[in-house]
Amino acid sequence: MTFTAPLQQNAIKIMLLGSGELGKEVAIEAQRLGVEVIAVDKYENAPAHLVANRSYAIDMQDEAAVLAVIEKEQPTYILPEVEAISISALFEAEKRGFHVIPNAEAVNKTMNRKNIRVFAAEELALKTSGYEFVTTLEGLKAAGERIGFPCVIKPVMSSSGHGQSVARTADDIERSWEIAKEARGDASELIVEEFVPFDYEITLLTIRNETGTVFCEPIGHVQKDGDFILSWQPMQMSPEALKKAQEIAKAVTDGLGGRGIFGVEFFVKNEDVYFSELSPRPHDTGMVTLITQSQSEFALHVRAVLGLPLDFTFYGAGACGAYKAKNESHSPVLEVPDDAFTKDSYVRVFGKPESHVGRRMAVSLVLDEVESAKRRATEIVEKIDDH
Ligand SMILES: Nc1ncnc2c1ncn2[C@@H]1O[C@H](COP(=O)(O)OP(=O)(O)OP(=O)(O)O)[C@@H](O)[C@H]1O
Ligand SMILES: NCC(=O)N[C@@H]1O[C@H](COP(=O)([O-])[O-])[C@@H](O)[C@H]1O
Ligand SMILES: [Mg+2]
Repeated sequence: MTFTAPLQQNAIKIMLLGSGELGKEVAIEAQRLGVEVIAVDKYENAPAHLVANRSYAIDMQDEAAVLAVIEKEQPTYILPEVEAISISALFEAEKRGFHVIPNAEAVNKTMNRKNIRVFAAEELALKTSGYEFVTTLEGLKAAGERIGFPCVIKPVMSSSGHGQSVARTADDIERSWEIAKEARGDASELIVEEFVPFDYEITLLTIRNETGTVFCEPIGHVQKDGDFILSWQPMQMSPEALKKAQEIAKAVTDGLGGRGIFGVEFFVKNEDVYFSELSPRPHDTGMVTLITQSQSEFALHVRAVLGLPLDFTFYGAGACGAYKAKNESHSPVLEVPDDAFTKDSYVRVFGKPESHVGRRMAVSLVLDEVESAKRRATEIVEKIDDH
């Protein structure tokens, strides 16, 4: 392909809508190919802003504000990086001839749990947990009884576990309602899911463009309160279960279409593979690929977007631990022990300008056999502190 230089009149431009830690790595990979990067988020000095050619802080739920920045910058590709973006702005941008990654309808389907669940379970007939959608407390109580306990309750639009809870008995329902209400903003609908007592869960990174579809090694992970704390690669799974997951990931991503990487999430119980949800962009659990692959999930996303070949090498097993802030600060300081930096381990600091309790601020990365990589990644995170 033909490459250009940033800031020139003919530059290839990527606009990130969302500029967190995942966008930061995408921006770095785009810069490595001479692609100009415009990073947008709702606050200033977001991680990807720090490595972009230009940055904007706007209300990304505001259609007019999003369209204004798109028209001003005329990006070659628009890459959604978070769920909370005006979807009507993406549809309108596409109508005006801009290239949304993977495409506006795929973003629409995946940003809302109702759309993707109905698409996967009812249109594609994939195996998922049982589910219902509700809009009232009474509806939630009734759905809880029908689905059975425990059940998982989530706002239809949320990520990283925000607003999510498990109701163990009918007595928990009101608490779950309150938790969801706190986090859900304007989205007034909830999904009630059957609790799947899975043996393990995975993210299957699936990358597609005109050159074909490729899969990364499956990523195992542990989540706490709906947010990942540890991920590793490869997750040991039976060839049958892996094949099923790949087939489902192919069916869903083909159904969505477009170029880019998808983080397809599954629960595995015995040989049963349940489709859970997917991100039409790099996945937080996929940060482990920063150390395990010659081309990380971020590099592969950029390659897919540009229409380049998707080949890469898997270096070997590794793990990634999430460091979450323990304090609130307007100029956060992370204390990372020097011994985290070795020949096969290191830490990536996102540079978020503010911390609050539970906010992901950095990750540890270790290249080692799975069990020791998991242990070491956890130990590093446990030794980090902030103030
Ligand atoms: N039906 C379920 N049964 C069992 N566990 C579940 C169920 N739904 C969610 N979980 C647990 O909660 C985690 C987060 O759920 P989910 O992926 O739906 O939330 P999310 O907010 O979209 O997270 P993210 O944006 O980080 O992917 C899952 O990875 C899993 O560990
Ligand atoms: N599970 C989705 C996910 O991990 N998204 C990542 O977190 C950022 C928001 O972080 P913040 O809430 O700390 O601003 C997003 O911008 C994205 O990089
Ligand atoms: Mg998830």
